[in-house]
Amino acid sequence: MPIHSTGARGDRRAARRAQGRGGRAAEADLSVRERLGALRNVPPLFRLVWQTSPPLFAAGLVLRLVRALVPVSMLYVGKLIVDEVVRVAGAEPALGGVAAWGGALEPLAWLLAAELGLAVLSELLGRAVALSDSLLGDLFTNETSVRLMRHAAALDLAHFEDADFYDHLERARRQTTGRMVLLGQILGQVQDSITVASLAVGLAAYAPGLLFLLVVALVPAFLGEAHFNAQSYSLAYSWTPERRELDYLRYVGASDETAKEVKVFGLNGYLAERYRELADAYYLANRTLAVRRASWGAALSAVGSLGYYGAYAFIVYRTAAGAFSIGDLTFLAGSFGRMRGLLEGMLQAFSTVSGQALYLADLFSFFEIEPRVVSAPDAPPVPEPIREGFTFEDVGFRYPGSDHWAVRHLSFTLRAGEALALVGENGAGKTTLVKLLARLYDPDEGRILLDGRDLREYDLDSLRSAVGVIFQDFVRYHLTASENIAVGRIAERSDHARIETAAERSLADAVIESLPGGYAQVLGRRFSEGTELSGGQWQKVALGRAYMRDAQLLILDEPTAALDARAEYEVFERFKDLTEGKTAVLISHRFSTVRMADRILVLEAGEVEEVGTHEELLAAGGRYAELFELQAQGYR
Ligand SMILES: Nc1ncnc2c1ncn2[C@@H]1O[C@H](COP(=O)(O)OP(=O)(O)OP(=O)(O)O)[C@@H](O)[C@H]1O
Repeated sequence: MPIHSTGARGDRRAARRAQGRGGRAAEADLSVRERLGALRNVPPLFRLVWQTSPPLFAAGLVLRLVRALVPVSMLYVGKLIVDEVVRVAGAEPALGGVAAWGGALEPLAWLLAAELGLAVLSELLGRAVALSDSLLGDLFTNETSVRLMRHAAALDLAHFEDADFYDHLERARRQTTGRMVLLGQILGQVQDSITVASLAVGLAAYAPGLLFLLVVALVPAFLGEAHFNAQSYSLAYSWTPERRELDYLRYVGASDETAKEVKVFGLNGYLAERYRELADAYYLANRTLAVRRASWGAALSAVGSLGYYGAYAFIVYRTAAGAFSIGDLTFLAGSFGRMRGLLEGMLQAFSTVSGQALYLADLFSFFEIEPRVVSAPDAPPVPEPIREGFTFEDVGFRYPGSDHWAVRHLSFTLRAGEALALVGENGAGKTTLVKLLARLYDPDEGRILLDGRDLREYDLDSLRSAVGVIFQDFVRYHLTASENIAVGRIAERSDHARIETAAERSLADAVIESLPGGYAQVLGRRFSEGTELSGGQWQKVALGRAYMRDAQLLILDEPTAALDARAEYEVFERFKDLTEGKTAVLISHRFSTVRMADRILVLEAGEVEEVGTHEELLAAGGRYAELFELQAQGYR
């Protein structure tokens, strides 16, 4: 049964787009001046491409310049050929006989050879330009993608939790490919304008007024193109969220990570239908614009043709009246024909370029997004060893865009060298507290001190290096087992002894040794040589990252949730080792884990409710005692 959601969701989407048109898309509904203003994005593009490969860029430019002069040369040689043919055909062959006749043909042979030479040269230059463009295009795509990844990585976690940011990232990502087409068009423009100038010099000598006529006749087509380019941009812009949703649906519908659940819940039909519904709506919006564009384009270019044929008729009549030679007629007709094609192409390309330059703004403005969580200039490194620990002073934090405090009025000290467990119900704020400790976010209220100094005053890289967090939703890298542990401290990825020791401590060694490829075994199912692990096996591997990291502050968010009872017991046998001389934070819902900690902090709705040792909290008979009792009952 098809599942349609044209009801509430469809309405919401329509409302969003309408709002988009009134708001964001209105930004995209630009005046000609603003559109031309977008051309300021072109020089930075040139700079980027030049930086990608100066030799290839220069080669493309020089080849185009040479190629630009070929058409006028060919037309001129063509005119000489016709004039020569007319002259030779009109000459009396009688006196000199065959030899003289042959001699008379010699200049013609040279001219023909020159024409052929030019044709071959043009072809060769064309291919060389295409080759240098395509090589440069590939390099440019690689280079920009790497830059995009680097920049995205430097941004705040908050950015990644914001849908508008994803829309922006998506638009920027789409700009990493295909921008060379734009560059090719711009360089093609340069080439064409040189050709046009060279033809114009020739034509101006014969009929300057006609040149003017040609240019004027093409203006309506140009304006039409410019208008529709802006409309296309508006459309693409206002549909970014839906296009992202399409990509997402395609991913959910066919990916190794979702296949299992999609199958057992029979979601395929639902996902495909939802995809189709959205894709059809986008198609329809695009089609309407494409049809309008094609109809207007046809009408407006007819005006251009009118101008051209007016000029052509004029030349034909002037030749018939004896003002031009037959050779002149060939040259002029050829030049006008060529000129018309070139001008039309140039005007269109110009409007495409200015249209494309709008898209470029998406790429450049993405690079302009600045992270907010940054190091102060000349920030000192984190002390080593940490002496006092971390002190939360009335810390409050709201996730961006949320008016609900995830944590508030948090005041406590995480003492250097202690293992502190965080306990609390779902949504109590445990993970948020950890994110603040690792400076993935900065508090909105209060401050966090490290050895008496605000965390924000320390060098960020040094802080991140001093902190190791294994999140509950740790990443299952579809890389080798060895790399999966090495990500804990990627700079040490070649230190196999360190990786093996880490694996041994987290109990991942037995898992890895049983794999066909051992440490070199690719994990996960995404690649053909990959092997999938069980949830607990993955967790052991992820835990290996904590040992690999060997950080001053170690944070484990639900480190044993997926482990069986024996593995959990063994992990905690070694836990003391792991945290020896270190500060540790442990989040867990299992009280067998929690009681390993030196102290326990109980969070409730983002605030500290109780702090103490296991025994103290049990004796206090508060929430901890209640939760502990609830869990203990389950085992009786
Ligand atoms: N990225 C986010 N954006 C907005 N709100 C969030 C985000 N992450 C968490 N929250 C909200 O912040 C509050 C605290 O969440 P947090 O993840 O810290 O809870 P937790 O104690 O770790 O829960 P759990 O035991 O379920 O892991 C919750 O109300 C949650 O809805």
